[in-house]
Amino acid sequence: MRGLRVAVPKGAIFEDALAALESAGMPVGVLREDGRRLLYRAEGAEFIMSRPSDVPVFVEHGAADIGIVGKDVLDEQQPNVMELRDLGTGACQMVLAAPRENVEVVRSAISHAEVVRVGTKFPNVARRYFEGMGRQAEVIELHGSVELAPLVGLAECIVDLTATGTTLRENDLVVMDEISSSTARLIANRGSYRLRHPEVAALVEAMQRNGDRVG
Ligand SMILES: Nc1ncnc2c1ncn2[C@@H]1O[C@H](COP(=O)(O)OP(=O)(O)OP(=O)(O)O)[C@@H](O)[C@H]1O
Ligand SMILES: O=P(O)(O)OC[C@H]1O[C@H](OP(=O)(O)OP(=O)(O)O)[C@H](O)[C@@H]1O
Repeated sequence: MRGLRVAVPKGAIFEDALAALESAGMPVGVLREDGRRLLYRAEGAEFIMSRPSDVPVFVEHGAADIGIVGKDVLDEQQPNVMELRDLGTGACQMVLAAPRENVEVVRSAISHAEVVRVGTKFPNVARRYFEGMGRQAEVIELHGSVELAPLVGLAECIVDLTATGTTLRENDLVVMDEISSSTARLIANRGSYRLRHPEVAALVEAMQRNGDRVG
């Protein structure tokens, strides 16, 4: 039987994901090599390098047994996977934000139940947030640089992630509301969790024992 196949997110949480896997004794060294390989086979494990938002897709379909992904992505996609562990890393907040000079206009539009345009990479989260307030939004889906939307008249506000606050600040946007918090999570395919339980459980236990990080 092949080793567990792990979906590793490229990008912001890549290094923390490697540290968590390494803390559980997984041979992730090969992933630190430069290059364009996307599938690595190591002793007792396989790794796929995935776009962060595709990690739940690989895991839900069983193309990967486990994966690491931000809670924000799980909130958006609500995939049918097991969430095994909060790794505590990759902390960020999902917020409603708007240009400093438009905050009151946007607030007033929302309170008067006017339809506001919201730019976001998280259309389901944004829709649920507005519905939760009994309000409607026209959700405009983007795939990056979401902060641009209200600066160029594509939307009045955004629903996006913030961590240090630098991107909001440098684009003169301010937080109007905090929607949720996110950290990286270890997820598993439901079938793999059952059929390969000893391996998956040992991995989770090792992460727990070693505090998700090496050193
Ligand atoms: N500035 C940040 N600081 C800390 N964690 C972040 C930050 N931005 C995003 N994250 C976390 O890291 C995850 C991956 O973010 P990243 O920016 O690497 O993905 P992405 O390139 O937007 O992904 P995709 O292209 O698949 O949508 C996010 O889902 C979130 O959980
Ligand atoms: O508060 P900060 O520390 O500035 O981080 C927040 C930024 O990080 C993420 O963007 P990312 O780097 O993924 O770029 P993107 O615009 O392509 O999504 C997020 O979408 C914000 O734009």
